[in-house]
Amino acid sequence: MKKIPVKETIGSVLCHDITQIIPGKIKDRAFKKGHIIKKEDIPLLLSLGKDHIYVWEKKEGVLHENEAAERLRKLTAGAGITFSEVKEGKINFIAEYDGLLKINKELLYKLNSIGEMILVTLHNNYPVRKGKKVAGTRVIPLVIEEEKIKRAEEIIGNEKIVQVIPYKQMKVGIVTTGNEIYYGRIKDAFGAVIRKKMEEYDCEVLGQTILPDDPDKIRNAIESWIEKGADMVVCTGGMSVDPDDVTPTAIEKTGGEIITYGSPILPGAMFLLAYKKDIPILGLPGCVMYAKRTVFDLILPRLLIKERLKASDIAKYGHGGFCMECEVCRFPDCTFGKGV
Ligand SMILES: Nc1nc2c(c(=O)[nH]1)N[C@H]1C(S)=C(S)[C@@H](COP(=O)(O)OP(=O)(O)OC[C@H]3O[C@@H](n4cnc5c(N)ncnc54)[C@H](O)[C@@H]3O)O[C@H]1N2
Ligand code: MOO
Repeated sequence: MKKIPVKETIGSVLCHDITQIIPGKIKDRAFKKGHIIKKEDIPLLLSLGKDHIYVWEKKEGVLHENEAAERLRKLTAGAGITFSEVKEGKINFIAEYDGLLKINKELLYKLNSIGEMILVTLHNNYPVRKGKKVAGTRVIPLVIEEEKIKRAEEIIGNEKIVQVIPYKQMKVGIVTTGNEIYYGRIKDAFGAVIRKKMEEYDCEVLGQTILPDDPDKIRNAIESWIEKGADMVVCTGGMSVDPDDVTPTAIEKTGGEIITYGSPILPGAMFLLAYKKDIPILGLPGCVMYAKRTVFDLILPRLLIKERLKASDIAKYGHGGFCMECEVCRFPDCTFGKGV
């Protein structure tokens, strides 16, 4: 690459794109990398403030920004990602389908510590829709030593940093508990909320059992949904500390492995997660019925990609697990649950 006065560039090959910006009107590429400069281009180049131009001299061991960006794309993007065209050393990563965004945060940090190249992402565990821009990579200088890209390739190896995992369309059984609902003192309001949230993910609700606060009946109902083919059982009510709150006891009685009772998420403190073999059994606290977004919205997409959650996965939610309760909810485009 060498710098020459614009008037002497006729016939030379541009080594980078040149952008024209007219505030409020245009931000676009006026000249493309690789363009051979013609006499009639000179006035526009001068009007864009280019008195001198870098023209391309290909050198061994040095990569143009676009070539380097392509290498980074191949290195870091995993399943479920499509791409924008490479432009000015930059490529956007776009979700190919609805799914859960997974970011390898450790490798992301290592890559960005090398210098002269960046990969920037949305948060790990972001539920994304098809077409959502999820990340961007860019090479900072116009040309970069190939050695730096090779270093990135060594560090990352065959791991990927950004991927979108598709949801499994699960069958769900609901067990709603509470004497007040069972005996018709009040009308059930929980079932409709769960159905709506399951619909967001194209899951099928097999049915809903409404029961009094009786641990044996609740346990039987959970087991019965599993026998009928449920991939997940969702229990509502009786999750707190009153004498009539027996749902956690009932879930324990199924012999399932209790991962957590309690979560550092507000709303959602009284949440319970257990697994019977690989079938998640959830105990949802009352807040899921009335709050716009809760623990359920954070955990459900992870269960729908068949992630086996551990107590430590839940414990990490403390950082960022505090809902701002905005008047107009924009979840998932907010900070709720993004600290993990
Ligand atoms: N001493 C403490 N009390 C409570 C705590 C606590 O930590 N210490 N946590 C609070 C939190 S946080 C929540 S959330 C609730 C959890 O409530 P439960 O899941 O046990 O819900 P219930 O007690 O069964 O009911 C609460 C409320 O909601 C009505 N309800 C329940 N299910 C339905 C339904 N299917 N349809 C309509 N309405 C329903 C119920 O009648 C009650 O009014 O605990 C706090 N307490
Ligand atoms: O579990 Mo409560 O739901 O924190 O609101």
